[in-house]
Amino acid sequence: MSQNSKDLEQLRDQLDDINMKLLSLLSERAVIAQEIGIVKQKQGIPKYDPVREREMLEELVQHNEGPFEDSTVKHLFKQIFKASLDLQQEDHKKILLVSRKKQQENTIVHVKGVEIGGSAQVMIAGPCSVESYDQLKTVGTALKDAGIRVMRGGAFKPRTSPYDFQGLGIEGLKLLKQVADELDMVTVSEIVHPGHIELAANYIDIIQIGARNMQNFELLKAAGQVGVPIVLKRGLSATIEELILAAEYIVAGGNPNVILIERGIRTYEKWTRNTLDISAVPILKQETHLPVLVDVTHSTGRKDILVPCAKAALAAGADGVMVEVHPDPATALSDAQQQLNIEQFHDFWHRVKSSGLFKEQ
Ligand SMILES: O=C(O)C(=O)C[C@]1(C(=O)O)C=C[C@@H](O)C=C1
Repeated sequence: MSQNSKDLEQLRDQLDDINMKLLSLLSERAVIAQEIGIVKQKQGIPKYDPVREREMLEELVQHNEGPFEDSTVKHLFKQIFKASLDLQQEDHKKILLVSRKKQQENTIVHVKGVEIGGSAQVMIAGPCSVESYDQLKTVGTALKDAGIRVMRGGAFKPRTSPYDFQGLGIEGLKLLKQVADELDMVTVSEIVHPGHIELAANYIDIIQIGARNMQNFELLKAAGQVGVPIVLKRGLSATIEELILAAEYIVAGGNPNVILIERGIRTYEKWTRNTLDISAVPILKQETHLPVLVDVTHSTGRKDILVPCAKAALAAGADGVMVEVHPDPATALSDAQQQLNIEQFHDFWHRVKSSGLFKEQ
């Protein structure tokens, strides 16, 4: 072995030693940063502290004797601060009740013999709005005959325009209960006011918190205190993290039965009403233990692509699909354009089932 390569080896050995020392010091530092993170969490202080970071950088630069440039020292330590911050936030994420890290196994919501989030998938169908007993009974009977037990129907309708049909309110919930009792079905309906949550639990089996109310924190807190499952729709412009944190409000409030729904987000695309974010499905399944559904009607706003979108949702791991069905969509008081009539629904349901992607109860 030449003298040169011997030197190289020795020098590399020295670096290996230093690497180990640096690693040990970095790990020691990381543990302290984690402890700081816990203290900050308890005191409600933001994790990121740019002032503290600047002070540390100034001190380091003052003591820098080279050969690294000040800018290089700053850059290296900024990376360390960033990694520490990530660790603090990661620790916080770990303690989310809805997180997969907190609970490995899937949450399965049981309602009147229907399982949501279990080994089978669920189809939820029904009109956008509850309009009359006859309308509900007609749809309910068709769904029941098709083997579907979960029916949706809006009674409180948060509409963009104050002049649009606002729903039948409590009267609509009563109609849902009447038809559900007659047909032995499970009902889903949206509630928009925290004061209505408890009352709604007397009439419907699953309370929906709609996209426009996903971050209505008082509503989420009220939903946490009721013994009825909640389906929580992703907000129009909500990130996946915001949806997860909204669900956390409900679970932290004491209600573990939360179902998430991807219903499309607002983008620049105009050929669909919203953009179906199919990637949200596997991400939500990975990050949380909650059931995840896809509302194909609201995400697309068009009837001609419901089958491929439902298939995509199921293939991506969704626990079910939600779709709007009305006996006579042309006369519907809301969403007339996008609801399927019963014949179209049968065709949709047949094509989804025969794709082999839908695992039945
Ligand atoms: O000193 C703190 O407050 C910390 O949270 C520790 C620490 C660091 O790693 O030094 C991490 C993140 C903050 O932005 C500032 C500093």
